[in-house]
Amino acid sequence: MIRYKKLGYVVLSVTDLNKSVDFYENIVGMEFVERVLDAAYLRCSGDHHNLILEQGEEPGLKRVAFELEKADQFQAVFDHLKKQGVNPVELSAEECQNLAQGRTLRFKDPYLGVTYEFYVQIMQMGTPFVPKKARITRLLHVVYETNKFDELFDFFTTVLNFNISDIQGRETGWAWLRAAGTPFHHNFALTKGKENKLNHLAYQAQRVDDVGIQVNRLKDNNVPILFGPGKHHPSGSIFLYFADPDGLTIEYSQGMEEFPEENPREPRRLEPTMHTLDEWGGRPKPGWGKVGKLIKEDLEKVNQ
Ligand SMILES: CC(C)c1ccc(C(=O)O)c(O)c1O
Ligand SMILES: [Fe+2]
Repeated sequence: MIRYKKLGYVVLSVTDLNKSVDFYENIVGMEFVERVLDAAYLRCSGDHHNLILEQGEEPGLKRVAFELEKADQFQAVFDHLKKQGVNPVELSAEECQNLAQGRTLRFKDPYLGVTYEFYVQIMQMGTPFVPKKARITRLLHVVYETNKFDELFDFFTTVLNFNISDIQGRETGWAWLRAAGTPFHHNFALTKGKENKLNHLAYQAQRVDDVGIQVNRLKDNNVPILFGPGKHHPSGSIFLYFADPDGLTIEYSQGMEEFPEENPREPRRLEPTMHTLDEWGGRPKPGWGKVGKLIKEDLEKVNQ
């Protein structure tokens, strides 16, 4: 069974790379690491990168990457995915080196065609990540809106070994999932919708103060606040959503429930009301979760 260390990084396509680098450094609070051609690498931990921004035609999500729990698990995970029929491709040593990662594989989910990457041994930087004014401590979760909710739910829970933390509703579906071996309430969530798209990405804020500080920083910099501050019932976190320069929705989340490895609580079936999403009674603005194409990468081009 696949076991994970963490949600490691995502690759976003952005329409103005310089503007987005400035935003993710100075508004989100990440550290710029390096720029290679049309891609910029940023981090919010000791890892070489936790975000890659690529210059593109339209804003969206290109890849979601998880670090496996142990390096010696890599081959067994590769074989498992192959057996499950998802056709993993292992990156060449040169490509792994370019990414500052150890062995790395990619595959697409069979329903939306999004690329996932599983890797081991990402380079640890020589200097610690030093958070900026409002402190973020990690990339926390990725959320999709999808009309393939049931299929993706099954794929993640059976083939990829994600645990269910909570489920909301039936017709209006929400599912919050955590990769086996990781403690946080969710590093991946799904909502039923008409379209298939990115809903949002979330970063963990260290303290409640950091959420409050961020409210003022967003106002001072004319960044649209899309929802919050508020309190999510499922994970118990304090949240704040705002728009990046392309309109992609970014969340600050503080105080999320953590599950123990032994005897975790059962998943709950939560009431499908707005109160479940925000205990403080807030409502999202119309731009919330609206921008973010799921961009299909060509895995044939890998290693060429
Ligand atoms: C409203 C959204 C999708 C939502 C709901 C609940 C949580 C949580 O419990 O942490 C989230 O992170 C969300 O983004
Ligand atoms: Fe979230």
